[in-house]
Amino acid sequence: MPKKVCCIGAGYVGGPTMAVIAQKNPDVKVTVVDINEDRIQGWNSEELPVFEPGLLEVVKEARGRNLFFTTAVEATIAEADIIFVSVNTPTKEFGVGKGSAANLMYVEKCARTIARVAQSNKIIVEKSTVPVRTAEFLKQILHAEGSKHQFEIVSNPEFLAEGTAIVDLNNPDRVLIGGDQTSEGKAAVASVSSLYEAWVPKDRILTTNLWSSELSKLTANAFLAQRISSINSISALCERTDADVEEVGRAIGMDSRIGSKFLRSSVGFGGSCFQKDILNLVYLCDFFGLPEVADYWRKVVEMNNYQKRRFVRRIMSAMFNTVSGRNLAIFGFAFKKDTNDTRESPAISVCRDLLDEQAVLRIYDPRVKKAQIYRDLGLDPSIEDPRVQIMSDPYQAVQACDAIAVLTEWDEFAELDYERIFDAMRKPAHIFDGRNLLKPKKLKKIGFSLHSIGKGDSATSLR
Ligand SMILES: NC(=O)C1=CN([C@@H]2O[C@H](COP(=O)(O)OP(=O)(O)OC[C@H]3O[C@@H](n4cnc5c(N)ncnc54)[C@H](O)[C@@H]3O)[C@@H](O)[C@H]2O)C=CC1
Ligand SMILES: O=C(O)[C@H]1O[C@H](OP(=O)(O)OP(=O)(O)OC[C@H]2O[C@@H](n3ccc(=O)[nH]c3=O)[C@H](O)[C@@H]2O)[C@H](O)[C@@H](O)[C@@H]1O
Repeated sequence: MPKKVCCIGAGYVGGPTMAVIAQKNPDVKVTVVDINEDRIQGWNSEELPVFEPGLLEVVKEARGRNLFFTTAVEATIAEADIIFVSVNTPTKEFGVGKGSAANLMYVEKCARTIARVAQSNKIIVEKSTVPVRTAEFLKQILHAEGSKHQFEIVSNPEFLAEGTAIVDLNNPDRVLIGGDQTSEGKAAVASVSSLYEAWVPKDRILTTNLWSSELSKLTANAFLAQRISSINSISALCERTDADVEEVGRAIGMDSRIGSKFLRSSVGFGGSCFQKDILNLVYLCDFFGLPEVADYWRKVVEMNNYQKRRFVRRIMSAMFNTVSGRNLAIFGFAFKKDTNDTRESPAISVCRDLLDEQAVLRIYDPRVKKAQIYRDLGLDPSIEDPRVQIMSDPYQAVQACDAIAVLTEWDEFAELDYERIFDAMRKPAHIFDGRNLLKPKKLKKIGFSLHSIGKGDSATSLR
């Protein structure tokens, strides 16, 4: 069993994943390193940089015992047996592959640092989501640095979802570990596997070759996102025909070949990975000379963009194409509930489009900070913008509003006193439920004009 683990990158994946590995392996010293001092300070405090239900308890149990967070990147790498690379791999914003390829500069930097400071053989684990064949690229980089030590590369993609990270880590559907089919490669895979065997049943630890493992991660995200785009495409047809997308989703989901999960129609999927990983897949298909395959997957992202634009168009048309100067309450800014993460949140593009229409936005999210919302909307957080008011209370947000747009499915939005909200709003009082969270019958009875995703405006079924 390896005694020292280092994880480079204390983000949404590195932090929670290593906290659970440390909790379950008290004999292994796990150190998470990052160049971002604020993040490391956060991980060493009571207010973790990542909001995730149950995470603080896990961190508190292991922190200082066998879990450490530090900016001492090189020293930690030097002493580790296994090094997880869990840095960001965003979409490239320049040069070849701009707008679709993954930017591997952070991963490459890690590899060069490892090769430079290593004083013993290392197992390097790709925890970041990377394009298929990245291990080959890493081997070249490591070799080019001329180290006298051996490096074994293992692919161990992460499948946790934000908001449920601890549940997902505690009880994963599978842990995927890919490695070289040599005896050294197999030993490295076994070593990484031993960390998970502390709590994951062996039959859920799947080992494959390196390339299958790398490609499975992109494929899993592409399939998940494809389901959402598929049901969202049907939601548009439901709105024209008075079919109800929730009823359709339930009907098709009961077919065990289709399955019931990931069929919730919404204002669009967000998060740091679905779009970037599909675009990466699209780039790879083009790169490997498969333009038809690239086009097929590109449509999943295009459908998502269409869904976000369509939501704003529906607001505009219900409000007679004029929201200029009118107050709109925005309920939720995070890309999903139970996270403070706003990366690629559909709320960003919806709010930007509404601002283009000169609406005044009164935004409430229980976990996202004002500065983050301002930055996401391209505003300077130090200058108050009267068009974007960040509220600390949903009842305050709706005062004198013409409409509410529900953009994140926070549980608390379903529990609010909508009679009180109705009284505080201007009439006609619209609600655009981008998550199908609210109860149509009840709201319509109060007097709201309710517009749900994938339901004609007269539909009240299911609840
Ligand atoms: N966010 C998620 O739910 C999931 C993300 N992933 C993948 O995991 C990877 C990481 O994602 P997140 O944790 O969300 O990213 P993140 O942006 O939250 O964290 C990455 C961290 O790496 C640090 N970093 C970058 N270069 C560094 C270097 N050279 N030395 C030390 N630290 C460095 C950054 O400062 C940052 O704190 C990505 O490839 C992502 O696609 C995979 C599964 C789930
Ligand atoms: O690679 C990653 O980053 C991760 O991406 C997703 O996890 P995450 O983005 O955190 O959250 P999801 O629960 O997948 O939700 C993504 C988006 O899809 C939306 N969604 C999800 C499900 C659904 O039925 N409908 C729907 O609109 C969510 O609201 C959210 O905006 C995958 O679920 C994880 O397995 C994967 O590890």
